[in-house]
Amino acid sequence: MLRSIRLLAKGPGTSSHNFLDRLTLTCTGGFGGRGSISFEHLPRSKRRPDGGNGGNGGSVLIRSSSKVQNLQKPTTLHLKAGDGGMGHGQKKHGKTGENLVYSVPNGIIVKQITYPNHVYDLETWLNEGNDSSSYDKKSIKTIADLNVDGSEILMSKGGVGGMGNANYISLYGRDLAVQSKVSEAAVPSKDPESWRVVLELKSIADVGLLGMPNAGKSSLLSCLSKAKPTIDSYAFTTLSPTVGKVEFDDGFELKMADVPGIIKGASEGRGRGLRFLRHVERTECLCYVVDSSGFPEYDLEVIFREIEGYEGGGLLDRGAIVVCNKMDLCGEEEEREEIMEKIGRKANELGLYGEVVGCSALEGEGLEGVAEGVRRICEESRRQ
Ligand SMILES: Nc1nc2c(ncn2[C@@H]2O[C@H](COP(=O)(O)OP(=O)(O)OP(=O)(O)O)[C@@H](O)[C@H]2O)c(=O)[nH]1
Repeated sequence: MLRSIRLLAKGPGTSSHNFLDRLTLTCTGGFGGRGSISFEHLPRSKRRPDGGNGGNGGSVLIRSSSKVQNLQKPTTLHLKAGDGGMGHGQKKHGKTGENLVYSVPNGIIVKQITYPNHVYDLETWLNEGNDSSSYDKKSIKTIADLNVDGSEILMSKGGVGGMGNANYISLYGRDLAVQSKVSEAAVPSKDPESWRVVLELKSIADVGLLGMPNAGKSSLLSCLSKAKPTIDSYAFTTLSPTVGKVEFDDGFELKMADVPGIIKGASEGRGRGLRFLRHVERTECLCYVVDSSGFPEYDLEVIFREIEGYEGGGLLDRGAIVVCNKMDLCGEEEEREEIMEKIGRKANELGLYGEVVGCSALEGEGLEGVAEGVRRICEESRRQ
């Protein structure tokens, strides 16, 4: 039995301006410290070099955590780890620079920009609403998918500290070591790495709600939860994806993602485009929500065709369920059944062989059927 739906990450109600699901950053490791050129305070004939090594620079790491709900813009878009300290006489080594760990929510894809001169082109490309995966493949490569809590990637390694002259004794023998007052070896031997990276959030959810604007997707997700996302009678109320947690009495849980409404031509960038569909790419079940009081068969076909065209049909490999919402506006029992049958026929014609369930998110009717339906699909997918 369905217990409740809890909102995990909230998108609706925030404007698309402050919802962040993509971020471009520069990550630079810290510089290594200089090694020390120093000699023991003894008479010339006895003294030996005693300069300590410079410390290595810290590294920049990107780590995913379930405690982080949304991608946060850091105070600076250039993340720089700490520099290593200088070496000193008496064989004192410089301190190692501090690592900088940037925490991100689970589900972040890390892409490295390999051709730095293309960066500005790429940024213009992204700002125009395009997806980085459709950008020149040679210039950007996916290097990590941080989808497990605590997974991390070493993004930019720190530089290596210079060698102190105490090392020269073993390298050159004491006599030569004493003579070398200034040496190149004291200079840090390796520069820190610096990379431009694109972080893209691909939400982690089991079920994705898809539908035309105003079909009632947000209502469906919110009517059983205490959270109150923005729901209104105008199209495109949802500006950014939302993930809610559906909990059942026996402890079973599902994460459900609501993405902004899709319209005909979305794959050509109309409406809010298909950019947000990457948030349902990890799902096991797609839930097509249609407004039964409008033109549900037409709507279903439009959504299906747009999904079919997304990433070469990659979203069609999972279970699906069709939810006929707004049943309260569809007259008596007999008329409702007729509508459901028509939608069922349409779904079959399109090759959507999953269940068709009716509900009214507004009146709270049939929601259990929706939850149980998506649960069956997810359980089946996990058994395979
Ligand atoms: N009568 C009726 N109205 C509903 C039902 N579900 C949602 N609505 C109304 O339909 C309108 C749109 O609902 P939303 O939940 O915002 O729809 P959406 O699909 O999330 O819309 P977008 O954010 O534009 O994608 C709101 O005015 C809701 O109150 C329902 O079952 N019956």
